[in-house]
Amino acid sequence: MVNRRLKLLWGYLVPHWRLLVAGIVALLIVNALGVYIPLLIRDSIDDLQTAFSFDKVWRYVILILLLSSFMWVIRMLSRIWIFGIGRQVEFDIKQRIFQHLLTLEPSYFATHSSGDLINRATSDVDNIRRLVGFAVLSIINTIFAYVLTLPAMFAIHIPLSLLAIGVYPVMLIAVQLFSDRLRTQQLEVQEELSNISELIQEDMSGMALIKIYAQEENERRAFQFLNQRLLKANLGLARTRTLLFPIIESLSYISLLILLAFGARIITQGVITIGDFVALIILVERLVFPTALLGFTITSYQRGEVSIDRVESIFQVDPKIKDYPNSISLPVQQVKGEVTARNLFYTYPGTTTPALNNINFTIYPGETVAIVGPIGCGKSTLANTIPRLLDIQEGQLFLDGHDITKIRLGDLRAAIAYVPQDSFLFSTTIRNNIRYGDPLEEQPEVEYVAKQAQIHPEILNFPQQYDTLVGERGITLSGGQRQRTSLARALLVDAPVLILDDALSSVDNQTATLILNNLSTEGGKTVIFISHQLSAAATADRLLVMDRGKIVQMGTHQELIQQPGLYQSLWQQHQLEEVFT
Ligand SMILES: Nc1ncnc2c1ncn2[C@@H]1O[C@H](COP(=O)(O)OP(=O)(O)OP(=O)(O)O)[C@@H](O)[C@H]1O
Repeated sequence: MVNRRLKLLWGYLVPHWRLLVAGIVALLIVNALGVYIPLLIRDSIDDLQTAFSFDKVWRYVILILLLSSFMWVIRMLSRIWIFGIGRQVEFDIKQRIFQHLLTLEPSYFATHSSGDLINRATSDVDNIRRLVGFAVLSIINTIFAYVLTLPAMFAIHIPLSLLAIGVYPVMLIAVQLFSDRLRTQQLEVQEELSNISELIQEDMSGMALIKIYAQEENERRAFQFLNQRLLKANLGLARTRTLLFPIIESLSYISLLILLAFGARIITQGVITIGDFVALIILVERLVFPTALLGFTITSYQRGEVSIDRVESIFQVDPKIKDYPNSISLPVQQVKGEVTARNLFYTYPGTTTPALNNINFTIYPGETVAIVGPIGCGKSTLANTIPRLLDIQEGQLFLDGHDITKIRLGDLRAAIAYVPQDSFLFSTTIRNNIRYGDPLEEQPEVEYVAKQAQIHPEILNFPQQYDTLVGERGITLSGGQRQRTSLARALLVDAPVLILDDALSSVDNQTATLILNNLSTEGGKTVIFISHQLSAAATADRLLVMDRGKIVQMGTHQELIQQPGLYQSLWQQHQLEEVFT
């Protein structure tokens, strides 16, 4: 497991090996200088003790200043390079996640919360960035610091050096314990923050409901409760943070005191010089930062490990709906638009009752077919199978006689324009929403389809007409306007097969019928539309009547109202409703 994660980590780093090598060399130089400068100070002290002159003092001062400045520049570069790798890796992983998510089928997103996916693509990737930036820098730096500093210290006096760094393991453990606590408390703060923002978001969108039910006081109390929890979590985090740094400082003073206590005696015995002693103090101090950092690194490594698993588990999900190895190409110009189902079954994963149960039909090119039936009978499921939004078995659905699972997905979807039940619009202009399927289409084409969808006159009344922004920072469209904009978007791609899944439910009967009449008379498209509006459905060339996953009747409106059966009773019910409304 650990090996696998290290391999993955290495895999993230490999594309940026040049930066990594540059960073490692820079850290080596920094640490070598970090050891050399104290030794230079030692030599200067000892030298000045034997023969003092201001000339010499200046020479040493200038040399040390130059070396320190050079070290500072190289240290900056090492940080820029190594933290830069972290940022690059963050960029790469985010690209890969988004690219991979685009290959997955809609059902994946129905079963995975978007909040969780966003968290993985942000917080978890952030943890990995820290791991490859901060942790790599800290580990390499700590190794170099100890490997170069310890021999220099031991060369001066081994027992005194060991005594001075004796408290460092305690420092390491303290930092690790604290950073563990810091991590838990940070998570708590994040959780409380997201709880509170969820409540604000929900209350802002449900404000009308709060007022109608006079729940302001309850909502205020709910907010206060969450706000108090956030305050508590924030205070806890602040306490841990303020405690940790004095502890590190005290431990480093203890090591200094040990040096002073034992060092003074050794100097008087003539075992080491004053210069040696000063160098030892500086060298011991040099190890404080890398040691403390190592403690943080261990925690950030643990956190990064969990994040690597969470991110990699996204990549392990294979797209279920993809091109078969020998899939055929079917250019859209060649598609006539005949859709055939032969013994089509579909059962949703995790359920036992088939949502589609032995469906058989042929819809001919240019035909307009309405699919009607009670709520939950399988109409949308059937509509979703045709463009392969659901993973159906081969040999059950055909477009122009070709098994749809064998047609290249890109070709299949280019041949089918689909307007789903939920008419989703992007937060951009109306024009861009309409030409989403072909962003280069010109205004006359956009207007043409808007007219076909009976939305053009309303768009002209919007503040910036086709340039009006929709959604978050733009205007809010009515349900019917959204549906007709989505329809215009589907019409623009000019596919031979058009599927409307209850896509005109918020449009009045008269307009819906007008739109459908236009569609069936123009262009020879095959139109399959699902509708609860029976008066609109009645205008179709043929109707498929569904009940509990099966097609129970098929025929023209005139034929079906003559036959006793589901359609006749639905129609009678519809007529009664018409009389009473
Ligand atoms: N993702 C899913 N997972 C499991 N079952 C589902 C899923 N989507 C739909 N179903 C079930 O499949 C059946 C058919 O649903 P479908 O949405 O196709 O019905 P519908 O006829 O389009 O309904 P409506 O008229 O309300 O739109 C229903 O029993 C529904 O509960």
